[in-house]
Amino acid sequence: MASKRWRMAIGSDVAGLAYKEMILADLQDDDRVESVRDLGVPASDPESESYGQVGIRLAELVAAGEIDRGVLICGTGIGMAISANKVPGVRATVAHDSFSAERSILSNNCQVLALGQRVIGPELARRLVKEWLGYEFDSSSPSNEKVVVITRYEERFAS
Ligand SMILES: O=C(CO)[C@H](O)COP(=O)(O)O
Repeated sequence: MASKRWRMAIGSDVAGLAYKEMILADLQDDDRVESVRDLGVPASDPESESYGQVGIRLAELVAAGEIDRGVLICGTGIGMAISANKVPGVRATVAHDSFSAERSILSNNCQVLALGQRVIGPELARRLVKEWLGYEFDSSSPSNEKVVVITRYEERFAS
């Protein structure tokens, strides 16, 4: 299990707002979390932004090294994952089962977990985030060279 304390952020669109509030509270209570930023959408104005705006904002914090990991929630998680993956250096995935959540770290070194509030129940969503925080990528593992293939490709387009 990981010993690191994570600097985190969480965000949602209107379709993921209820889970965002619930998981934010979990993260604030989790000893493994050093800090957690709420990137919206706000409950007071839930239609203010769509998933693309929130997902890209969170991913830019990851790319800038300001946070280690992020959780994004929309109806399916798909729009959030697509948005976050547009930011160079960021690896985001939807994972709605334990094994995929584990492998998203141990195989893929994903910094961002996307969940769908319209797809899975609240207790599974909470459990997946808790489990996901317990894994840490091993850069000496055989998976590293596979992730590096993606990083090298991205670097060809870096300005
Ligand atoms: O799930 C979503 C995007 O992947 C979003 O919460 C809803 O999108 P919509 O179906 O286009 O409203």
